[in-house]
Amino acid sequence: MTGPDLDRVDDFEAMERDDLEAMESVARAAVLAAGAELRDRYRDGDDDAEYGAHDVKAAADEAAEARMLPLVRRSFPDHAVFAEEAGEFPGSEPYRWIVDPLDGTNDFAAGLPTFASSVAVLRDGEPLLAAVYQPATDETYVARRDDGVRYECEPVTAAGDVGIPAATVATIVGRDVPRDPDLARRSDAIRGSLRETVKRVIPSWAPTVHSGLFARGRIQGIAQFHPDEEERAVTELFASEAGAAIRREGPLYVAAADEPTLATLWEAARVEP
Ligand SMILES: O=P(O)(O)OC[C@H]1O[C@](O)(COP(=O)(O)O)[C@@H](O)[C@@H]1O
Ligand SMILES: [Mg+2]
Repeated sequence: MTGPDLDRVDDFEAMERDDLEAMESVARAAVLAAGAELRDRYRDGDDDAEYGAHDVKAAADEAAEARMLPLVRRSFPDHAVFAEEAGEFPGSEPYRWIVDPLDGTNDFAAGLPTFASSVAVLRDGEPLLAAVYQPATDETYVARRDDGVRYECEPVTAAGDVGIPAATVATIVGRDVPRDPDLARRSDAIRGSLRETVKRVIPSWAPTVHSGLFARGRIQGIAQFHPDEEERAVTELFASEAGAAIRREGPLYVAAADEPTLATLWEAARVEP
């Protein structure tokens, strides 16, 4: 079999497409495999979790990662991987996988169904592909750069015109934020200011779940402050591929369904304590 002729742009693009198809299949399979583990444990009432100074870790985190990580490593041994439990695996390609077996560990441990397995793939540091599976509700999202977001295999967008007084916004902060008094004050100020602006603010403990709701127009905004890497790639790819209006300044990132909504949310979120 002859390989693609890389001097020909068409061949090169076809090869990239094929790679992407393969990566999407593996990303989907990985989140579904982890999700099956989480669903079984959730239904069994698994509440085995340790609350440390820096994090909560459920037994489910490790068990779910053990189902998904080998799939990724075996399929793309040359790609770099960061897995929330196992850590860093270096690679020689421009691709980096971010594997979060259980986004929403606190929710899972509390018996709330708001949790997901997620995978993001970056190329040269930029989000390229993301897959999210919510086991409790059996819902799947996939986003690809320049190719939109699909929810249950159908394209979706962040469009929606409920208006600011009826809007719901999810706030996302990284795990350092509550543990750093200055960052905590600022994030409290952001939430407080948004609360005075829109109908409802959801402090997200499962950012990929709320990013999915935003990407299909069910909630109207996302305000992200100092996010963790695992969730940031998914949130930002979902928002841009869902056609959202976006603004960023330093550690603050706000996405809304349209420009007028964004202007109002941005004004509220850039508050200083
Ligand atoms: O208090 P903890 O355990 O660090 O959890 C807070 C973290 O939980 C999250 O909501 C989700 O993180 P997980 O993927 O670890 O569940 C993060 O956004 C947040 O930083
Ligand atoms: Mg997470």
